[in-house]
Amino acid sequence: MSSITYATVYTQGLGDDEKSRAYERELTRLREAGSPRACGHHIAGQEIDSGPAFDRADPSDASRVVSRGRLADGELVDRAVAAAREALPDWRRTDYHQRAEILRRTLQAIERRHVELAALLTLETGKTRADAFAEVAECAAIVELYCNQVTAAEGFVVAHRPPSPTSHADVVLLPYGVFGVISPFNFPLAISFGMTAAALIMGNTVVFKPSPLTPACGQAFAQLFDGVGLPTGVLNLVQGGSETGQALAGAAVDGIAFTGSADVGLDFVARFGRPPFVRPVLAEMGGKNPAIVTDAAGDLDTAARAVARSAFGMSGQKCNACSRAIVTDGVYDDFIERLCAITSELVVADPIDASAFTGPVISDSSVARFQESVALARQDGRVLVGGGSAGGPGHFVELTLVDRLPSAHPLTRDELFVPIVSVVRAGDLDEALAEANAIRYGLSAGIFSNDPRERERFLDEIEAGIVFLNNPGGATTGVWPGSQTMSGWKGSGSAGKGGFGPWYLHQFGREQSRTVFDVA
Ligand SMILES: NC(=O)c1ccc[n+]([C@@H]2O[C@H](COP(=O)([O-])OP(=O)(O)OC[C@H]3O[C@@H](n4cnc5c(N)ncnc54)[C@H](O)[C@@H]3O)[C@@H](O)[C@H]2O)c1
Ligand SMILES: N[C@@H](CCC=O)C(=O)O
Repeated sequence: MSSITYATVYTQGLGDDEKSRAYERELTRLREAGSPRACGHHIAGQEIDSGPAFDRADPSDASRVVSRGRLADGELVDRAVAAAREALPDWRRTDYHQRAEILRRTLQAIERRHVELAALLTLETGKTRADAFAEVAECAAIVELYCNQVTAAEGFVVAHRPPSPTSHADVVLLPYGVFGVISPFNFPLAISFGMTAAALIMGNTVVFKPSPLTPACGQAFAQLFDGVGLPTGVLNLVQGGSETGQALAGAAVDGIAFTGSADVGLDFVARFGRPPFVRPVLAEMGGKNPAIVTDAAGDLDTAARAVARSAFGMSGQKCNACSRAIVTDGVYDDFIERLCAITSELVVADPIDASAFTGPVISDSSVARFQESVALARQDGRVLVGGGSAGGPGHFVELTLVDRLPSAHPLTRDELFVPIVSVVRAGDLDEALAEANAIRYGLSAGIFSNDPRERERFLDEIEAGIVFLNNPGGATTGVWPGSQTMSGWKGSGSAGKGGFGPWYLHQFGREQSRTVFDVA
């Protein structure tokens, strides 16, 4: 399979012509299928097609309906949770080696279906082929990582000092029970895989709900577990939107793994903290990620290219996309000039076109948010590049740079999730760091500086869970399982420990201290 990662996706591209052609054929086949893909629920091993239908259009051509999901109501969600509950006793007692072996079998399905999966990702999200193949490769990397982690930790059993010569003491991590897993639209395979694989390998059972913007990707993800030996009811799928998500959070689940926007995630945290007892919510949320460029940056071209790659890859729809460039006085004008030039060269197009650097945004509501933000930027600041529609029958918008906004302007504080970067001038590193940290979020951040003291200060003072120094592939992006972790601080994460990290799996288990005294 492709060795592309998010660190190489914008530096090397896909670099495989044969794979590219196969992808184009598959995407064309999916687009010309004639009827939308039917995306129902999967509960206790059965396909269920009940509930009102909802349509998902191709973001590259909004007139083309590509998938049709079914909305699960509270009753269906309860059925899925009951199925997961019934499957729990056997699954939680299954030896961790066997759980890992079962999960590892999905690798064959990922390999076999990788071209189809990449095309499906483009079909529903509009991401480019390079981004799509990288996401499929990430799924495999996640399975390997979590299986290796649980094996290396010997199933999370830690021997402790016995209190007496005739006793034994262990501390073990045991599954909580049934986890609701709720995914966002932007990485519908990899993020779903990350949360689900972690829950399952730790012995929990799962009810998974994909985004209503990606019902077919959600279905394809669940199908990767077909035939791998996962017992019936261990993984269940319900389709739907926020109401289905609310029903899942309101059902008899023991925990929630959520990735999405901060308001939704924080609401889950509040809800699961209420009596009679606290239940875990692992919420990975949004970002407003800064890249600081200082007078000591050196190669400004590299810094400008890295900011553009990070900001505009997937049209700004990555949680850790750079959406603020904070630039110190001495290099401001020079940096802006280069960033404008590089941004103007990037091609926004239907991903069937191999020259597309990025595709459409996900929906018409994203286009509306883009237009409102541009209007505000024109009113309160300056639009340097872009600001308009990028044409075509889909949700194509121009890659946009704005500056001269007043201090603490909402466009420099709120997550927009569209391709708009605000550039902010700072007098020095003190000011740059204060500006970088003046947000509710703390997901990722980058700096371009060749001054070791500046770099040390950045590492010491920046409030973010993922940091990069001089990252050419994407100032604040490029997280890959095994190389970085997805830890969000402040409003970007509920746990302070992120996906792929050495302490992530622990969160899907609760500790039990076991002391056994021998009978004389
Ligand atoms: N930190 C991370 O690792 C990470 C990764 C990817 C995306 N994100 C964040 O996700 C967001 C983009 O994804 P999105 O637009 O799909 O997010 P979203 O919050 O709108 O939706 C995420 C999921 O929650 C469901 N949902 C939405 N509102 C709900 C409600 N009121 N009650 C219950 N469920 C609800 C959706 O149907 C979807 O399945 C951005 O904020 C982005 O930064 C974070
Ligand atoms: N893993 C991705 C970001 C995921 C968030 O949406 C990257 O770093 O490129």
